[in-house]
Order: sequence, then structure tokens, then C-alpha cells
Amino acid sequence: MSISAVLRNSRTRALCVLVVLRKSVRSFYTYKMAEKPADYLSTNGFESKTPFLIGVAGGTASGKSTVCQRIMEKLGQQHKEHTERRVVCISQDSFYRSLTAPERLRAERGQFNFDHPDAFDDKKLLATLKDILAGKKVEIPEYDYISNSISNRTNTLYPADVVLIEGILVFYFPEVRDLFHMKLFVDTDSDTRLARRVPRDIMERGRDLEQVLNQYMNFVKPAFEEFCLPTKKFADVIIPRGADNLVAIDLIVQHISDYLKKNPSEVLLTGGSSISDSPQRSSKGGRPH
Ligand SMILES: Nc1ncnc2c1ncn2[C@@H]1O[C@H](COP(=O)(O)OP(=O)(O)O)[C@@H](O)[C@H]1O
Ligand SMILES: O=c1ccn([C@@H]2O[C@H](COP(=O)(O)O)[C@@H](O)[C@H]2O)c(=O)[nH]1
Repeated sequence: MSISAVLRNSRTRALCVLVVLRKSVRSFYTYKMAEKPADYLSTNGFESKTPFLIGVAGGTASGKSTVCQRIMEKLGQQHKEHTERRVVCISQDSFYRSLTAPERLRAERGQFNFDHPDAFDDKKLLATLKDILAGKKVEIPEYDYISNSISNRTNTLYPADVVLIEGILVFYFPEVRDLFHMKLFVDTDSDTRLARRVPRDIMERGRDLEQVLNQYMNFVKPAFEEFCLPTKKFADVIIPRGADNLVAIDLIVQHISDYLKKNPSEVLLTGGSSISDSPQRSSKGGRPH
């Protein structure tokens, strides 16, 4: 091979290396930039960080709401103005879908399966959680268990640092499940749950004993076994005995508290924080907890 051919060849090789290098540098930036909007909301040169999203699943009356309440109390959030809260909590029940007229009739007779995934508007739940993760203020509908429907009242959820969402099937829908940075499963035995559900549904949800037991045997128990219990395997932390488990609650509170300390709530100037400081999905590597 002549010297000029060698030179031409090595120049070609050098050019190739440069192209490859440029390509990998560009794809590195593309990756970073593409990741950024999911973690930061950019408005007028300011960025507000995405909240740390915690899913809390478990069977009916396992104590999901009570666990969330305890966490809020221990973090001193319960008595704060809604606009001031750094930790907020919502329920998957706000995302039950509207029923058709025949379904409404069945629901009134206790013959509608509210424990089946089809009872939920999972698209709306997903869209709302994405808005929350984008740092938006959202309206959360109130669910009315007496009329078995979404009421016309909503509660405003202001951007917060940590958002808890509790519900029987929060880990059921894969796209929803993948949004969580941390997944908790409240594991309370079925007898205890039934013993709690009966008085609650009679006193708070306007049911009679026969209705509660029929619904439990026909729908609640089979659906728990088919749809809710299998999602326990997705949990990062299982909380046996629910709100009675003070050790588990204290550990979770400590973790959230550390997260809040590491992530001051003020809005950040653009470029003020690195991507690696922001929450990572628990299904991927590098989780912060
Ligand atoms: N550790 C507990 N000890 C006694 N009662 C409890 C406990 N946890 C929850 N409860 C009661 O059981 C019922 C269901 O609890 P809740 O937290 O609403 O469960 P979930 O949100 O899982 O449906 C409520 O009436 C609640 O007050
Ligand atoms: O109109 C409705 C809607 C839901 N339910 C029951 O509620 C539970 C879920 O709420 P928990 O607070 O987790 O118990 C679910 O088991 C449904 O059966 C209802 O009875 N009526």
C-alpha cells in the first residue's frame, strides 16, 4: 500500500472515529435533554422539580389511608394549609369511572364489581399522575360511596415534594406502576380487613350488613385474590399489620424526611441542579432510597 493510501485510510479512520465520537456525544446530550422534561418543569427560566411519587397498595380496609395519614401526621403536614404542604396524599378511588345506567342500577343492589380493574378509569389516573409529576396543579375529584359515583366536588392538589397515592389496584396497571419512585404494600390479614370493612361500610358508606357481606363474598374477596394480592410482588416495602406497625412507619417517615432535607422546596434556577439529584423510578437502577 502506498504512503498516500495509508494516509487516506488513516484519515478516513480518524474521520470515522470523529463521527462516532460526535454521534455518541450527541446521543448523550439527546438522552439527557430527553430525560429532563420528565424530571423538571421549565417555566420562564425556572424549574420546579418533579415530586417523589409513592404508591400505597393493599386490600380493602388494610389500613392504606390510615398509614398515609400517620405518615402525614409524623411529617407535620396534616395541619398545614393545602398550599403549604410538602407531602400530599390522594386516593385511587377518585378515579373510578362513570357507570352506565344499567351498571348504576346493579351498583345500587350491590351487584357491581368495584374491585375489578375495569371499574377504574386508568387512562385518567395515568394522565393525572403524569401532570402531577410534571409539577402541575391538578383537580382531584371526590368519590361519593353513597351514590357510587364521582361527586361534582373536586380538591385542588398543589405541587408538592412528595405525593402519596393509595388504592387497592395502584400497582395493577403497568404504566401507572412504572411511575412510582417507591411502592408500599399494606399487608393486613383478611379476617382483620373484613372485621374493619363491615362497620366502616355500615357507618360511613351507608350499607347494611347483608349488602356488605354479599359484596365481600361475591366481588371483594375474589378480586383481591385475582388482582390485588399478585401486585404485592412489585412492592419495595411490605408493611405487615398496617398502621399498627410503628417501626415500618417510622422507617418510611425517616426516608421521606431525609428526601425532603436533601431536596429543598424552593424552585431551582435553570441548570442549578444535576439530573442525578432527581428521583429515579424504582424499576430502574440508581433509586434514591
Ligand atoms: N391499626 C388499626 N387499628 C384499628 N383500626 C384500624 C387500623 N387501621 C385502620 N383501621 C380502621 O379500619 C378501617 C379501614 O381503614 P383504612 O385506613 O380506611 O383502610 P383502607 O384505606 O385500606 O381501606 C377504618 O375504619 C380505620 O379507622
Ligand atoms: O362505589 C363504591 C366504590 C368502591 N367500593 C369499595 O371500596 C373499596 C376500595 O376502597 P378501600 O378504601 O380501599 O376499601 C373496594 O373494595 C370496593 O369494593 C364500594 O363498595 N363502592
